[in-house]
Amino acid sequence: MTAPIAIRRLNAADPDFARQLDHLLSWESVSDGAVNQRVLEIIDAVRQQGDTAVVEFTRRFDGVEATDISELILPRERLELALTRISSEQRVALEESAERVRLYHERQKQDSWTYTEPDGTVLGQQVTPLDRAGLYVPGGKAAYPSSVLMNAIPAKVAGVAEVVMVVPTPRGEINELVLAAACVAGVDRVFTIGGAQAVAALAYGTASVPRVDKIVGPGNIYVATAKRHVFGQVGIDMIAGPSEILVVCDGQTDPDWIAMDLFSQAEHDEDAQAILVSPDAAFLYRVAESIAKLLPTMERVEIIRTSLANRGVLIQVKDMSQAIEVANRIAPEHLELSVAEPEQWLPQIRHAGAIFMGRYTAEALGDYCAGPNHVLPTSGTARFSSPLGVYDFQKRSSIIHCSAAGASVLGKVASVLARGESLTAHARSAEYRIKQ
Ligand SMILES: NC(=O)c1ccc[n+]([C@@H]2O[C@H](COP(=O)([O-])OP(=O)(O)OC[C@H]3O[C@@H](n4cnc5c(N)ncnc54)[C@H](O)[C@@H]3O)[C@@H](O)[C@H]2O)c1
Ligand SMILES: N[C@H](CO)Cc1c[nH]c[nH+]1
Ligand SMILES: [Zn+2]
Repeated sequence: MTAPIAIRRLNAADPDFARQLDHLLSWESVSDGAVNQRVLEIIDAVRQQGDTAVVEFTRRFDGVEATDISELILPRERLELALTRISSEQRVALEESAERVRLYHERQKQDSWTYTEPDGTVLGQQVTPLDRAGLYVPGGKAAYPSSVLMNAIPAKVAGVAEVVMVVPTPRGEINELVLAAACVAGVDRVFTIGGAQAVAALAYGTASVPRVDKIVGPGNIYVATAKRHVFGQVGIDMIAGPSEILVVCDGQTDPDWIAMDLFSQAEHDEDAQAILVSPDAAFLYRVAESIAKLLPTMERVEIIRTSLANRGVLIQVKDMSQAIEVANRIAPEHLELSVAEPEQWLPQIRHAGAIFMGRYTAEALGDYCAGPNHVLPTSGTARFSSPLGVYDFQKRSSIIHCSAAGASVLGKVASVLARGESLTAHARSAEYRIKQ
């Protein structure tokens, strides 16, 4: 007999609604002093002792019996072997997902551009891929082959020359589907290491782990804290927190579908957040009943229960406009518009990592195979950031090619501004190019 589930209810008409909602949304990502201290110690040890520290932390935190870093390196041939070890059904699904993700991301590729001014001066931007990217694939509580595809494919589409993946293998248990996904996505090298030690190794390099230019991919609090600390030494994509889903429903979708959509993100993590917003009070009750009915049937029942009890909420609003207002305020990672005409509301959505339109578009389809990336901004950061994409693996250099006539015109402007800043060398350098 499993314990009943208590899921919070809020009403947007309540004068205290904003304060209660803010309290529920707050998630202190990397502010834990003890975690911070431990991560700093791990990073320092990896910088000082390189591979030796990486092996030691992998033994300690992942329970892997390795004595040398060579035991934690998987060559490309091992990835190819994994592809032969999975079922043909799994292989077909991986390949189909990879193809859809690739097609979607091809459209994000930015090209170099230039334009020529009347005096012959050429201005533009040269877009180049990163030389080497590091992919963090989480592996502590669950294995994520889909995250391998979502991280590696945009890097390859951008033209990154070398893609290095790290993934922890608790107790040395290798997940063949993860390695097969790495093979399909074109990952070049895999290290079976995780946590802050893997992030530090990628950021600073060791004798065996190559230093990368950017580290991407989600992870737990140790990974997120480490990424924050190494930022500047390397680029990072974002600090991803626990998964989130916000469903806005007009009350006409099957309540079992909505309950399962909420479970789909709650099952990731005890800290994951699942929220339902509806103007239909009776519907919120029906979903609560579905939750109670379906929860005992779930494999990850305890994780879902904890997530829903601590951070889940059913919110009653006055109408659909208010539902959209609440969604914008939350700026969720995933927003499901489970309503009759989602296009009608789309222009009003200002902040969301990904928007799932209509009753048939379960968020889970986006997690695995629709095409868009599943690495998305969390914890309200969709207010200012975007899904992981090809653009995260490309950078831009400005191009300036002055004609003699152009340099003469610009030289006069630069000279005046440089002398205004008392930077005489700048002024004289520009003035040399002025035609007398
Ligand atoms: N946003 C996304 O796209 C996305 C996708 C998949 C997973 N996720 C999230 O990523 C997270 C994955 O977390 P996870 O724990 O399963 O895997 P993880 O790989 O992020 O973390 C495992 C590592 O944490 C380190 N660690 C664990 N306990 C430690 C301790 N006490 N001290 C020092 N280091 C320690 C270990 O080195 C271990 O290798 C979850 O929160 C999940 O929701 C997000
Ligand atoms: N929903 C996760 C991102 O928040 C991604 C994922 C991977 N596997 C299943 N789901
Ligand atoms: Zn998911």
